[in-house]
Amino acid sequence: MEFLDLPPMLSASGRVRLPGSKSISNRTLLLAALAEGATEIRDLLASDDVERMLDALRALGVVWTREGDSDNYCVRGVGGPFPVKVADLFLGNAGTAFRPLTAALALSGGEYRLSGVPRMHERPIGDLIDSLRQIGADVRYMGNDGFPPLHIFPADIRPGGVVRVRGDVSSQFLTALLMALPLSGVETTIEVVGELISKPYIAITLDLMAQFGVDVRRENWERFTVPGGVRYRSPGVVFVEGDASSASYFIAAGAIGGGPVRVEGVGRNSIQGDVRFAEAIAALGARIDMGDNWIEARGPESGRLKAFDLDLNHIPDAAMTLAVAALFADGPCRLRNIASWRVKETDRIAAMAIELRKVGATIEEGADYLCVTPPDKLVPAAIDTYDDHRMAMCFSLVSLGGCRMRINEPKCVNKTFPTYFERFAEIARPVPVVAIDGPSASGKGTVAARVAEALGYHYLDSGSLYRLVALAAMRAGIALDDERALATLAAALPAHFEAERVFLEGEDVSDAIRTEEASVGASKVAVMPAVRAALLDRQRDYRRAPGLVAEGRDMGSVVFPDAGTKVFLTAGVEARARRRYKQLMEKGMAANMESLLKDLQDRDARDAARAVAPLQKLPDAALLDTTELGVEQAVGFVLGRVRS
Ligand SMILES: Nc1ncnc2c1ncn2[C@@H]1O[C@H](COP(=O)(O)OP(=O)(O)OP(=O)(O)O)[C@@H](O)[C@H]1O
Ligand SMILES: Nc1ccn([C@H]2C[C@H](O)[C@@H](COP(=O)(O)O)O2)c(=O)n1
Repeated sequence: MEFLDLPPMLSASGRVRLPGSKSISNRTLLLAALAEGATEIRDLLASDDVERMLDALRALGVVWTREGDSDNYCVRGVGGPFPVKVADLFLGNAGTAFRPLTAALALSGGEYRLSGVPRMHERPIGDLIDSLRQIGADVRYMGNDGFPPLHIFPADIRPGGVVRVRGDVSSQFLTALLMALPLSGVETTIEVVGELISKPYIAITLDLMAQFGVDVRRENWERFTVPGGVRYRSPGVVFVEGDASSASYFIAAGAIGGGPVRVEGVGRNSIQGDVRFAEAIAALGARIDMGDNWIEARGPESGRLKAFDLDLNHIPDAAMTLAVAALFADGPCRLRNIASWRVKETDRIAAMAIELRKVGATIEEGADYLCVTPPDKLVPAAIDTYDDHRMAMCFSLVSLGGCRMRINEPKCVNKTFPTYFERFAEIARPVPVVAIDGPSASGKGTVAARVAEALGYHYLDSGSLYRLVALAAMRAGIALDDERALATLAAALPAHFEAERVFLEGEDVSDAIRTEEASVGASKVAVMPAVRAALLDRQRDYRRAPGLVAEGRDMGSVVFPDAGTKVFLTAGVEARARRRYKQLMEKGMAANMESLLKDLQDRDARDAARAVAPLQKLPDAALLDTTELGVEQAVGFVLGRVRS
């Protein structure tokens, strides 16, 4: 499985230029295709769902061109129903392509097959088909009744009068009918059955249809009359706004991570309902500023978001971002009227509940609501994404709570925002790590502890963990070549640190792990991949705000490869033997120069030669040879690197 590890983040600030709106992109493409004349589309979203629409339009005989590698396209409209009368279309999991194309094709007088990925075949479409059948369309189910794939046949369309459509499952059914009916040329009224959900998405549809010359008469959100004798006409140029749902992640990042984070491409002039996410998060205490084409978010004055109880029916997609923002609230939060989540890319209520529990939240889940009680402390977790782009993007925000996150199958963001994680990395600042690696007795521990003190950072002596495993194994009678048993021991090592003391099962073993026997043992267990793997997350958990200084052999290469400062600290082997001898003498421990020298040489060789995480100077690490240097000089060197 592919995954992406996000480090714990300290804060978020910066600017993000948003990708184009998916809803506007796919609606505009279809309207431009059906219109008379050519339409220049600027800033079209580059994503999987839009690709599916573009591919389908080409297969249906619509000519479009792209300006070089840009996001600007030109669509030559066909001025009515599609000219290609037989086609087999694969539409992936793109609801914004599947539903509107179904309606437009049902009125195009051809024979078409429409299919998608398995999840698309679980997403209901029966209400739309029922409405289309009311005007004579011949649409048949190829699998389960009420669901794609579909087979459309030429039919005797009888438009006019009143068509009824359910509005309480997906507003896309109404959008699909609205956009297709002008093809019939006859005035038709659509009556919505049940309470219409996601009204702002219908507002986008009506706005874009008006741009293409068709003004729909709306009576409340219950009746929509599409005029007769009208045809779509290209407005010439259409500018696609930035995606307001995608903006929600960055607005939330500013609110959780301090900010300011500014998104560019949507603002108070937006036609997208999801801009109202800004209002919702402002109600939680986030400080929001807005211009015509931008929104900026900062954390609340109080430092903590407020608990909320909100009806989120009007912003179903951006509401997912609030479910994750709830982790940072000062009490239990309730997200209401979100039943449509259950028929999206995945059952989002169920998926959210499962994944929020993984990070420590207490969840109550209902048919159309979710209650999130934030945990006292976030728990690092591997988040499953259910082939749902929004799950991946939402959970990246948990890292802003100083908690490392693994996002499984992160490429699902390609559906709407292929560069999401790159943009997120530009605004999120990881908890800084200073990684100091080097051979035994080179002075890493001494230097790292002083650097940590000077910076006010946490300190990790990773070698002590291998020493603890060796000591615990020797005490438990586990052979030092029994990799499985050693890894099991390492995974549940009953050890803890207090100031500079180390405890094993409550006993102070600070000196016991420093004996030459424990040192040799540590060097042997450290060769084993399973032992190293068992200690990996434990080491990463030391990365906490405001920062970490970590020392060992593989801090910069394996444990914290993204460390901002990497130093390889070394000294000649004789100098190191002398230092170790002096150190042991000062502690009143027995030592012999010759055997110390031999031990160091052997351990150097073992550490450097092992297959997993060998001791090595990385190209991105600064080399510091301390053979002729004092401790203060070495500390000064590292601090200089951190501050440079
Ligand atoms: N320039 C120097 N830099 C760091 N330590 C020095 C230096 N000169 C002498 N020392 C001394 O060397 C001794 C060994 O240092 P330390 O225990 O920090 O090494 P280490 O690399 O952490 O060893 P190990 O990996 O075995 O734990 C300490 O007593 C330290 O004071
Ligand atoms: N990141 C690390 C840290 C230590 N080791 C090994 C190397 C040593 O033989 C042993 C004890 O380390 P020390 O206390 O001397 O730093 O543990 C390692 O492989 N990787």
